Amino acid sequence: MKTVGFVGWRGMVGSVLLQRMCEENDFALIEPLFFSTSNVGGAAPPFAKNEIKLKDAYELQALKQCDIIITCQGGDYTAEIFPKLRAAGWDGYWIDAASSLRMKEDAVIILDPVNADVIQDALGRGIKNYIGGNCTVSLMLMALGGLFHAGLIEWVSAMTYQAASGAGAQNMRELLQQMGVLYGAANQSQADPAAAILDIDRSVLAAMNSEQMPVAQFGAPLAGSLLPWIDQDLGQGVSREEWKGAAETNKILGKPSLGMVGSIPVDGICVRIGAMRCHAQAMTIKLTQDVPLAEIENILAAANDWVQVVPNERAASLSQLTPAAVTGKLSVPVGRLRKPAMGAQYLCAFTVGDQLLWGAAEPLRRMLRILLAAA
Ligand SMILES: NC(=O)C1=CN([C@@H]2O[C@H](COP(=O)(O)OP(=O)(O)OC[C@H]3O[C@@H](n4cnc5c(N)ncnc54)[C@H](OP(=O)(O)O)[C@@H]3O)[C@@H](O)[C@H]2O)C=CC1
Ligand SMILES: N[C@@H](CC(=O)OP(=O)(O)O)C(=O)O
Repeated sequence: MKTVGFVGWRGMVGSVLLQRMCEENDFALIEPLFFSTSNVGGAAPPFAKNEIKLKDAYELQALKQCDIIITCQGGDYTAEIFPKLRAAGWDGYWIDAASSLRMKEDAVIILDPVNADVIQDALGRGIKNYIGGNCTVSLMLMALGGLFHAGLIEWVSAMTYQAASGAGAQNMRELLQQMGVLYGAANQSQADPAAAILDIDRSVLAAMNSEQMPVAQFGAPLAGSLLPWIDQDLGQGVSREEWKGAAETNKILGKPSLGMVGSIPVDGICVRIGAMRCHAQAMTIKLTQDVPLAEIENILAAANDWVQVVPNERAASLSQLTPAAVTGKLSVPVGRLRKPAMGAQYLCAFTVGDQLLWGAAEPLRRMLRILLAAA
């Protein structure tokens, strides 16, 4: 039985990973070792078998016992430990949720319903580093995989609506606190049905821009507002989240880097909105040819077991294509499909997905299964 080390299992992504592994009975197939950066010697979670104490996530000797390491601890941890572990001669498989290693030549971005061929090819070449993709990119590819594989996409403009969870657990808490402050400001007048809505709005706006509003995590009010910048400023007006669109999509699909022949441009504006854990994207796609809408729907629906084509109707869109409907589910609905005014070679689409499932944890546990099946 393979020894599998878990680092970062207590965090938000790690907790979803363990929950999914439990649901799929993955622990029956492995000998787990649980690591910690803060509570060495403490009790491991109930899935532990022979080793029931937490090991030191910074101790190379302990990590070297593992055939496979899965980390959701974050990029700083990866940057510190991964090179040391490899330099110390560890030859195991490294599965990681953080972005640090994604674009390295000896790493593959994993999303097996979309790029099983790329993963199998890498395994055959002896590649040992398998990294989960950016949540927005992974969810876009889960939704549009069929069109990419059919060679029907010339370019994609993806305008995103990203949930607070993508920024971390503390940000989810802060969003709720911000909502509470706004509700508090509106509450007194709300109780009075005769209160003028503009007075209520004025109170809410004053609270939003006051010192009462907690903004330590986001740096600005998100509740009742939005944030049109995610991640670092790469210069030339591009955010790092936007840069990942093309960089990661092409790598996941096994295509050349953006700008080279055969690559696919993916670009747009990435925006944080006040959803909890579902990212959504409104996409305009230039097709390589005019394909009838019914055929496009069939191609999308047949691509994998999780994509769900939602009829482009008001009732279906409002009941099936929202964070409220999709949170906690593995399904990735795609809808609002229509040919826009730009012409028959273009396509509009809207997709929603739980960014902690396919956007983070699920590709990692499925990679573990792929490694176990190959062993
Ligand atoms: N958030 C997201 O949506 C996505 C995140 N990722 C990547 O995954 C990595 C981890 O992200 P995320 O799970 O959000 O990080 P978290 O901050 O939730 O967890 C990271 C680590 O922080 C430590 N920690 C400290 N205090 C607490 C606490 N109160 N509760 C739980 N853990 C605590 C834990 O380490 P210890 O047990 O050792 O103390 C934990 O493993 C990052 O690299 C991120 O880029 C990738 C895709 C999406
Ligand atoms: N940056 C994403 C979360 C994510 O997946 O990030 P990364 O690409 O660093 O794993 C967000 O904020 O919504």
